[in-house]
Amino acid sequence: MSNPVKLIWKDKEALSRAAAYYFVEACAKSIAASDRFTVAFSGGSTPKRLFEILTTPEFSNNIEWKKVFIFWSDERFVPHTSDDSNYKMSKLALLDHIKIPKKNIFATPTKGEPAACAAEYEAAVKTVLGKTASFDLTLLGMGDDGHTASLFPGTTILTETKRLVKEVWVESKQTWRISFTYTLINKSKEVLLLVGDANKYPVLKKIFAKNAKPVYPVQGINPQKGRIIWLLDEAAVTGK
Ligand SMILES: O=C1O[C@H](COP(=O)(O)O)[C@@H](O)[C@H](O)[C@H]1O
Repeated sequence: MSNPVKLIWKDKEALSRAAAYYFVEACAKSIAASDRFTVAFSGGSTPKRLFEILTTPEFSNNIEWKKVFIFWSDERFVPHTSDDSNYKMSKLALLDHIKIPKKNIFATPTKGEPAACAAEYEAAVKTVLGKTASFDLTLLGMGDDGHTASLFPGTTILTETKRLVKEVWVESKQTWRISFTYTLINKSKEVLLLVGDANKYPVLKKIFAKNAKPVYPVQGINPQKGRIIWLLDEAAVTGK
């Protein structure tokens, strides 16, 4: 990882507010430059609070939602109505509360075969983003095993170089997932990694150590032309 920016916040609430300010800024910058904002959401517990904060007038009134185009950097292979669905979490926390055209929301398909759904989602990414396939902003989290998106340790997707989106069998969870690959994530103009909670400390300690060895999937996030910003809370960096 090349010189990432690391910002440490008191707790998850402060981290989430910082992410919301960052979201508004990135959105305004992209709309000024290209008249739209393409963003990939992540799942997990950390972004939920960010999504809730984005619905408040303080933030929502400063976002031109009709110019925002939303994808998901990973999804569990479950129906969109399942409590495990990253789409459902985002819908309940954010999408149901904002005025965004339905055509701007690109939920990951999860009906049928995982491989066909991944190919369909990759085609949607290419259609909306064009040749560059470069998101304006990619939001990511990190699991306590060092996974990010659904790039889990020991999975075949880690060595995928041609595809932008791929299905992946996650043995540790006994489930299929659909995930952006490194190739797609690392084309992003900005990557925001939101990591809160003490259970992330053992992995963070290792990856930010001097001469850290590349062991965890999250260490492969390295946007070629973009910037990576870690938003961390004190619990994640101290373990307390
Ligand atoms: O399974 C997942 O977990 C990671 C990390 O989530 P968190 O709850 O520890 O913040 C998340 O980034 C990913 O999108 C999700 O599918």
